[in-house]
Amino acid sequence: MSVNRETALREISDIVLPDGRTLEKADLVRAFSVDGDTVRFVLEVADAGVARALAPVEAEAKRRLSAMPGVEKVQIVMTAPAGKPQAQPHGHPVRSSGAAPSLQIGRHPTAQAGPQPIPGVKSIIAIGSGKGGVGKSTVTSNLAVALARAGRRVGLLDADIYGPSQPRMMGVSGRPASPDGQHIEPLHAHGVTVMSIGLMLKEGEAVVWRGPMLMGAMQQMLQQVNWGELDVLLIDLPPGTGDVQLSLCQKAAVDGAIIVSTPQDVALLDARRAIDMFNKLKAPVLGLVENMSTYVCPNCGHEAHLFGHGGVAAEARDLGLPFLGELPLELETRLAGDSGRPVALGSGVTADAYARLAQRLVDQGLA
Ligand SMILES: Nc1ncnc2c1ncn2[C@@H]1O[C@H](COP(=O)(O)OP(=O)(O)OP(=O)(O)O)[C@@H](O)[C@H]1O
Repeated sequence: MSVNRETALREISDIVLPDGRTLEKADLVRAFSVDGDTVRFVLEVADAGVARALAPVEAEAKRRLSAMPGVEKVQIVMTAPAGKPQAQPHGHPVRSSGAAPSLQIGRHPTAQAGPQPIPGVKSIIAIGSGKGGVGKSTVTSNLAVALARAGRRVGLLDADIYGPSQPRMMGVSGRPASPDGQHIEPLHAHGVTVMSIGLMLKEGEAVVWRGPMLMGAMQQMLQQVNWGELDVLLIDLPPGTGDVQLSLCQKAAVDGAIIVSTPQDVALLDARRAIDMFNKLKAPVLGLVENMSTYVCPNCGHEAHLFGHGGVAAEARDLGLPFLGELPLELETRLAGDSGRPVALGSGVTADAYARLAQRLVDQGLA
């Protein structure tokens, strides 16, 4: 049986460097992988001098990993990063000053011992769905705005790598600055601190990352964005049960997940899978939201249920989860989303529904 990647990573995390920091603290391990009986990783060092000084660390890592059951081969490569970082007097690499801000999103993840809180962020809530197009991003942007209106300090991370829609829905554009090449300055709209992976990509650029690159990108969005002091960070996930969800729950201490679904059977079936995934990842499911539940004809007032009605409430009952509320299907919500001014900024039935949802999270101490 092959060794578990996290266990192997933990095994070397407390090796002490010549400067007194641990390997984990120094954040030098890149592309750590377990492939059958082989463990591989890169030790990223500043220059040849540092590489020589770290030879005993490399040897100790090799010794510890080789001693683990299931490990036959250990391959460690030392590399210096591109961009010629200079050594500070105490030996830590720094970026050369005056260099253009060039933080690239998408890289291999760095070593990390389990899910971490984000400094300054009190609560992290993921918004997920099983099926695409059910309104998860719409609910996230409106909930963010409703929470901000309730006086909370709110962040919104658009982690929908395959279809980032928050820049449009929140009305933000432009590439966020990274003055030090290490951290990203998020944008601000409607009282919400916003960051989207879409803002870091060139327009029309498709993301073709696989697991490790996605994990690295998620880690960067969580830890290298200057989120500041927040009561809650909402994370808009891609639909489904894939690498981004897995990365998020492995990298960040998620306080809870909200599942958005339409009442349609097929959407509910996928929602069940999403709930099962969050259960397996040990992220508490806070409840279900029914989106697109009723449609009231603006001309005659007739109420129709295009995707069915009440299915999500029934599903929540069956699963013993809270039903957090229902949101109508209406033109105003779509137009507001397209114009970058979420409908929850205004007044009316839908804005009230979002205000209630926001208040519920506040009352539960989650936002
Ligand atoms: N309650 C609603 N009433 C009217 N239109 C809505 C409603 N909810 C969402 N929409 C519209 O449906 C479309 C899909 O919504 P959205 O992008 O929020 O879904 P999603 O689940 O995040 O999709 P994706 O799978 O792309 O992540 C958008 O055009 C949005 O404006």
